[in-house]
Amino acid sequence: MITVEHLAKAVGEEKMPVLQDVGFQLEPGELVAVLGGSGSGKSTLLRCLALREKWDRGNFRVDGTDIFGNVFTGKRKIRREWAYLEQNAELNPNRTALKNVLIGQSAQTPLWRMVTGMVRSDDYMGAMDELDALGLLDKAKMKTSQLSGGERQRVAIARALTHGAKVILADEPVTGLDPKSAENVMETLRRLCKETGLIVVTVLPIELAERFATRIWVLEDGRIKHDVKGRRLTVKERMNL
Ligand SMILES: Nc1ncnc2c1ncn2[C@@H]1O[C@H](COP(=O)(O)OP(=O)(O)OP(=O)(O)O)[C@@H](O)[C@H]1O
Repeated sequence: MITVEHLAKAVGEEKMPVLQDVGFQLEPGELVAVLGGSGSGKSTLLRCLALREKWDRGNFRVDGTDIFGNVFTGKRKIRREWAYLEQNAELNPNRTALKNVLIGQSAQTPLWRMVTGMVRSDDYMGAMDELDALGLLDKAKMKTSQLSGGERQRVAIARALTHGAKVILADEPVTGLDPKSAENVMETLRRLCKETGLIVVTVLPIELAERFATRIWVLEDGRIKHDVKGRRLTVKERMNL
């Protein structure tokens, strides 16, 4: 269970408020789509949750751990167990899909492994399992530069899962993908949430949000204006989108 209370963030010299009194609880298996007009604070919210931005104010608890109360264990928990996926997955184009999954991101991988590229056999099997689950087994030995955008995004998801991600924060993970690939990525995330209890919070276009999300947040002026579960948005709720 994730609990956020009174999250606030202001930016720039004039301290312009970008997030104001944001609060919510999240349960395992939820797939949350974050919607809102340009500048409403969607990316900032994801970056704050990933601890890539400092919070000005707010409480943050994950599975009973007070993230800011336990300076060391709290932040480490987020860095180890949460993955932040940017729009264009940060993969090494010259390495195979499998190597990208195994080596992981610097926050999750010991330095010696990044330098030597050495892996344990159970890690290898784990990575192959994740690639298989994401329909990428036949692409495991291909360089990621040869994969499509949707396949690369799924490699990034496989990498996050192999490294134990319980929460994936994804900023526009399907932007730029063709409709079939976008559906494919979303179907994969939806299935993982249902089967494994993974939590996903992601910025999505409204059409995909209404098809795949279990919950929709509409942000306006840095606040969650609407928090909708298990149904489409009403005309009023989608008014400023
Ligand atoms: N570091 C920063 N310095 C100055 N302004 C910032 C900074 N970070 C965000 N902002 C401003 O905060 C507001 C919210 O930004 P954010 O990127 O979170 O919005 P968004 O909803 O993701 O927008 P978009 O849909 O256009 O990507 C914007 O007006 C943006 O210009």
